[in-house]
Amino acid sequence: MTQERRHQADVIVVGAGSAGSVVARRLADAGRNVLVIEAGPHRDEPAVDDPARMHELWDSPLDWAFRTVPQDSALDRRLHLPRGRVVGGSHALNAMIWVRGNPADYDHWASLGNKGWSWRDVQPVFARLDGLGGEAPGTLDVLTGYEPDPVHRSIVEAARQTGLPFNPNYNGERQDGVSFMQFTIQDQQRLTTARAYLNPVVGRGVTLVADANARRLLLEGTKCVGVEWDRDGTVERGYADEVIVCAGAIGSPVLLLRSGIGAGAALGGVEPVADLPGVGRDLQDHWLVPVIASTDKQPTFSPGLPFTQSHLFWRSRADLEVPDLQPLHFGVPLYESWMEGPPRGVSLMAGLVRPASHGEIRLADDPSDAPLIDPRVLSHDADVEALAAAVRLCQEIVTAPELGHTWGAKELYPGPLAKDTDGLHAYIRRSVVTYHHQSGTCKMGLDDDAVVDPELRVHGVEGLRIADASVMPTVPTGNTNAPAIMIAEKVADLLVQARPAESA
Ligand SMILES: Cc1cc2nc3c(=O)[nH]c(=O)nc-3n(C[C@H](O)[C@H](O)[C@H](O)COP(=O)(O)OP(=O)(O)OC[C@H]3O[C@@H](n4cnc5c(N)ncnc54)[C@H](O)[C@@H]3O)c2cc1C
Repeated sequence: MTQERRHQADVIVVGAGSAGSVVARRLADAGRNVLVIEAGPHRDEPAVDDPARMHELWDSPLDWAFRTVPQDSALDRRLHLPRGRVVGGSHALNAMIWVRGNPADYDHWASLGNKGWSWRDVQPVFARLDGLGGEAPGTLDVLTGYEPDPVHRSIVEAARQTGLPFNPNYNGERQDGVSFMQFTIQDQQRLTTARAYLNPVVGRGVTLVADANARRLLLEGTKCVGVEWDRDGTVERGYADEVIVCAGAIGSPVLLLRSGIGAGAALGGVEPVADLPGVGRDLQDHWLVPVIASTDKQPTFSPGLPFTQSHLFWRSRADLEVPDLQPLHFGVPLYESWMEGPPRGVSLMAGLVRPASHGEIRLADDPSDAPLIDPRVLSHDADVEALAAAVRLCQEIVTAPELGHTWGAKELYPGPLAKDTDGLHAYIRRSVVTYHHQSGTCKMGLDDDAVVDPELRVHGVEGLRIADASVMPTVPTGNTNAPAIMIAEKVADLLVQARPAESA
């Protein structure tokens, strides 16, 4: 038998991940009474804190561990899409790399009618939150200027030997070139927005309800009045003037669809409330293909740093205006399940960050089952071509003199599998994996597929906004954590401007 408990707040935030933690903090600072609903637990986890233990968290209880539907263009493989299910969200199990994106990304968003989202508009928001290049520190400490481990110094030197320029700051004027990464790490520990923003206000303006899985939004006609969730087998409800959904690029569209907001046909029998065909459509992601070399020396790693410390931005074709490739480099071999090799080595993950292939998320026949996630990876031949250029570039780097002389690097994969173009394309389809940057499933805009307007209000539904990676109209050129956090800062600004602090 279910009992019902009711909660009341000014604002309910669904999801205490990268974005939700920021929204909750900013609203609490403005004097609002905020209720945060998070499906995962709120507890200390040594594997979360330690930047070198990220891979242990995948397929753990802190991972939603989504799987795609079989991917036609990738040998029918079902790809693992890890997502954080814990206070901290995906920031609690990500690689902590801090990338603002390319100014052209945001100017493109603005050109689609999204007033207030050009680079000129968002650059000060980034500066406020990360403090990079400014005089005041940001709310999030971003680690720069650390001593990279020797294997990463060699990878960067090898990249330079292939002709790539060294870029000391890819978050500065230009992204292009090979760089040491900037990280959200503080005192050798992962720094999530939950830690930096949310934890200090829990119990002081914010009520955090953890282990609470939001089942649906509560709607009266087309007005959102609250949220219903499960906790320990009990159904609870919260009511508020406004609900901000920050459940991420998979969780947010799924919650809307389960609440009857979406295209009628996608609702799997759920009573329709608002006909918004874009919910779950336009799923975008970035993609990686491994280039692995064995080494004859064991790389050593400093405590408090991850195994990846360097990456590069480059172009698959000289005529591109913006980089479309972002390989990232690990000082360990990351073998796929069908590969074998020695335990010592390096992986250069050839990365595509401006994909042409887009997919979608739908409800299963039973809407409470895991959603059907179809990114349609490599469905566009242009993505295979671009990844082929990225693999060739990474092969040049692992065979450059520095890695050979200093580490005895010998290419293992793709190695002979990519001796010609057909072989390389087959290798890409066999080994492509996510770069973890799902976005675009509740996109911001004014067209028929847009789900939220430029103030992140859901079209046609009152009292409901979305603020997370799902609203990105196009996936940025680079990792998506910083952009998701910037989006959260922007929505908080909008909400606070609309109703200034009661205490002011
Ligand atoms: C393995 C991995 C590595 C990555 N590496 C990097 C990196 O190094 N740098 C980078 O910039 N980006 C990286 N990313 C991407 C980045 O972490 C995400 O883009 C970012 O965290 C998205 O933030 P978000 O707020 O949209 O979603 P999330 O941070 O995922 O937050 C969503 C929250 O909502 C909760 N939730 C979902 N559904 C419900 C529900 N029904 N009820 C209650 N709560 C719910 C989730 O549990 C979660 O806590 C990585 C991601 C992963 C998974």
